Amino acid sequence: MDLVLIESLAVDTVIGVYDWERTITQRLVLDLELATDIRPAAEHDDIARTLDYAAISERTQAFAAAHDFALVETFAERLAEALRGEFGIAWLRLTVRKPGAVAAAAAVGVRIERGTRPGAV
Ligand SMILES: Nc1nc2c(c(=O)[nH]1)N=C([C@H](O)[C@@H](O)CO)CN2
Repeated sequence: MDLVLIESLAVDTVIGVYDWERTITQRLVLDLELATDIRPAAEHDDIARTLDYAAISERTQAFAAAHDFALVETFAERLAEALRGEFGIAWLRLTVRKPGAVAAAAAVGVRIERGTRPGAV
């Protein structure tokens, strides 16, 4: 299985369960692993035959700016659903980190996998 990668993508959004968090924008840091077969794109040297990491990054930042969830779980689930639908992604792994949310931790967050891994039985 081939992967297109987006690592440490910074996005700004309203996120959090506490009252003070509903009035500010905070940064989340995302890692995405997106399953695709890269061979057609490589064979034809054609961006149209692969997952465009620039377009997906831009869409992810726009999604973050447009939403104000309480939980990082909801952010992850809804973003995964949107990206899979819009870009036809068969399988993805998404890590959402919220740096600074727990002072003693470098970051906290969630990791989800959605869809069917190509080649899985
Ligand atoms: N599993 C989760 N735990 C917590 C979340 C969350 O989104 N998922 N959020 C918070 C607060 O918003 C926290 O990030 C504020 O510092 C607490 N726990």
